[in-house]
Amino acid sequence: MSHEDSVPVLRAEGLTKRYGRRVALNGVDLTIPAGRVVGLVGPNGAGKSTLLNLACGLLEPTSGSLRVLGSRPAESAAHLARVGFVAQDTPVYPSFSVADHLRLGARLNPSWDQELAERRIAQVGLNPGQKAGRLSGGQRAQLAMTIAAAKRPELLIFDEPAAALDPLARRGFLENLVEFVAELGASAVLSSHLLSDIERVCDHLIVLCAAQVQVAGKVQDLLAAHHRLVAPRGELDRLPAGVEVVRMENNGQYSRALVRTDVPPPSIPYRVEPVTLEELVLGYMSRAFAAGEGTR
Ligand SMILES: Nc1ncnc2c1ncn2[C@@H]1O[C@H](COP(=O)(O)OP(=O)(O)OP(=O)(O)O)[C@@H](O)[C@H]1O
Repeated sequence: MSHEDSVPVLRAEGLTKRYGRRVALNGVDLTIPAGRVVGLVGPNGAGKSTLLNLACGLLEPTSGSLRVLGSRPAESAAHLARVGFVAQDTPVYPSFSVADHLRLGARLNPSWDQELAERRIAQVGLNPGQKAGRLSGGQRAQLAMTIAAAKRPELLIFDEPAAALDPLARRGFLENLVEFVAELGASAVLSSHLLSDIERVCDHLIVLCAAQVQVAGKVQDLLAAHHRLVAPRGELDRLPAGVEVVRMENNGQYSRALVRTDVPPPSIPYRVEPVTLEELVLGYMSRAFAAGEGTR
């Protein structure tokens, strides 16, 4: 069975989460197929942590449904063991040593892989005797990732895993992450503000903004379906059916549009250029902000 036919790692239908009067997620419909490394991007306050915390069972939805690996999140101890989570601040026990963390992991997780944990601790140069409270932010992130992965989960969830790391450490961390996911045969979802990181390691993208998913899909398919059109000002005001304008900018004598066409746009008599992932993400974010302004 291919990953495409397997149970989705996450399926949300009409998923809504409110904190009092604040709506963090508003009727989100989303399916994440198995076998992907998924980048979850969006501005501050978009609802990313809320979505990831719901997926781990740390929060309950206000309404709608959410299935993770086919079950309700954290439905049972067995289900918890299938999901590894690294929270935003990569929490560790400061007075426990690195080795204590591994011992604790082994006690708490039936499928714990001590060989993998020790190999990785050595690989990233962590001293097993070091107290976790004395580790740098980057070392803490590596320890938290090791613990999550040594559970041998089917799904790894990371909330801004590399935020505290310098660019070199971040690169190493993300490379490790991808190797790990491949070694475990797992799926991964990671949120990040750093599009270059997402671009480097993710093959699936979700743009969350204004409490809703703006666009989601395989990175390769999204890049193939989006184009930049450039034409004399006003010429892009009426485009053929099937061409969806995500964002339009009028600049002097020219108009530029970020468009989505699920078929190639051969009949468009304008300059058609490929787009970068950054342009695509910013295009959808700007559209969501403009829509929010319009309803205010
Ligand atoms: N415990 C809480 N109580 C009240 N409001 C909350 C709580 N947690 C989050 N929110 C609000 O819900 C919205 C979504 O927050 P969330 O932390 O999910 O966003 P995010 O995309 O992860 O943001 P960031 O990129 O800044 O981490 C925000 O408006 C936030 O203020």
